[in-house]
Amino acid sequence: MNEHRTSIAEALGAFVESKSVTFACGGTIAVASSNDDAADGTSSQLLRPFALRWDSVTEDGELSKLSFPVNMNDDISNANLLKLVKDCQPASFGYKGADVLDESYRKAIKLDRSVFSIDFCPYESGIVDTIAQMPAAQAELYKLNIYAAPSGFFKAHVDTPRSNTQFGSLVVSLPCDYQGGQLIVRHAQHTVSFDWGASTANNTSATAMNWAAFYSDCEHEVLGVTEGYRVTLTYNLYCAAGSGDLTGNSPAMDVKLLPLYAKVKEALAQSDFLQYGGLLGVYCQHGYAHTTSEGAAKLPGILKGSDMAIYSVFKGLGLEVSVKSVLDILNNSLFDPSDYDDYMSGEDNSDGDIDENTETKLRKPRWWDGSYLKNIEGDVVVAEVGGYEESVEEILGVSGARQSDVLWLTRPIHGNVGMVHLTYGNEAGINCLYTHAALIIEIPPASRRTDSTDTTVMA
Ligand SMILES: O=C(O)CCC(=O)C(=O)O
Ligand SMILES: [Fe+2]
Repeated sequence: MNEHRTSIAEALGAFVESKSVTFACGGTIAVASSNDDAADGTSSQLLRPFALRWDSVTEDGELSKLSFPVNMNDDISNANLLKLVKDCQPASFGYKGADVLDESYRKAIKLDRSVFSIDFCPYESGIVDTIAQMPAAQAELYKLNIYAAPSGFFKAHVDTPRSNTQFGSLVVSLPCDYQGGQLIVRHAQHTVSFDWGASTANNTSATAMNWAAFYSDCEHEVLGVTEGYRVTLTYNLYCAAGSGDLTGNSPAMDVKLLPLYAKVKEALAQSDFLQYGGLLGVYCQHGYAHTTSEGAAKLPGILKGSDMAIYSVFKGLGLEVSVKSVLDILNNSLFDPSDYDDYMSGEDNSDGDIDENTETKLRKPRWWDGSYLKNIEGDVVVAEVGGYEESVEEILGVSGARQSDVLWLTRPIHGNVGMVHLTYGNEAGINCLYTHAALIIEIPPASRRTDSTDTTVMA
């Protein structure tokens, strides 16, 4: 086997198996301006404008209110923004268990959640549903922060976890024009930059809600704001008990920002990576009811967490991805693993009637010797309990089973199996075939790989 091909696949596999696939994610949701037609909430594309209200310390008893998006050309809007800035206090950070104020480390101002309210809700806008595809998530408002030009920033740090169930942080940047202030998130040797105010082409800071979420163990920093006010809400993300099947339809998520996107793109650009094309396989991390026809019909829509992220990244790069059921031969009592090599080479001498023409073409998967790839989109065969007797080969034959040469990036996750029940052999018993759900990606030959389709499709 070509060594380079193996090393790229191994690196990609290690990346997929690590949490790095989704150590950070983010997106952009455009917000209607207050004189926009869409401001009445009739457009599903735009978020309606919203307002921040706070206890003013500078003007006793006066109602303090700032509407978003902030219109820098409007005198009232500008005056309200400056009033907000005046009412904020210097933002501290945690250091060795104490709250520390040190402008050489963090230059920002803040409002505690007890003194403001805002009619923006990260649930309503779909952000929490998107994050919930990582683990099930609950977002709790923490602070409002302002990083102001010329020098608002926050040096590299890791957020202090506020409970055992906190798994990450969510930062939402409210629509208010600014430049600089990139949020840089790092995990292992990987870095993602959320650059919402930087270049003109990319400048959504004034008109959109930009957000980023990342795991608690990610180091992150806010680079210096060079112009304007970067107003953010921070939320703590907690694990929540089962949020159930998600639609998988997350318009707020930008797959290009997922760290895996760049890794896969890099691999595809190497002409000696699957030079002649082939199939990549990734075992799903989560369990699905993929062996029942109702369950299978919902895939890939209900993929969860990193499975959905991996699916979306490959789809986003214009590749064909499908969810397949992989028969776990080594864990199935119906197969004697010692027969496996013979079986695969077409020299099977057992009683089953194996179609030699098909089977001799079959080859072993690379990293794991027990897979039998079966199409899940067709019916998964569930033999009648107590019904007629069939051999495994007959049953698999009916479903168009085939063993393909798959380059597996990961190994199956122990326990994440679905079952196909069937009757087998001469006994009137019920046996189970264990299967794993896996993502199978068709990689075209290097000569037909275009740069990238640059779409941001989600399932
Ligand atoms: O505003 C941001 O982008 C991140 C702020 C931050 O890191 C924090 O508040 O801990
Ligand atoms: Fe932070």
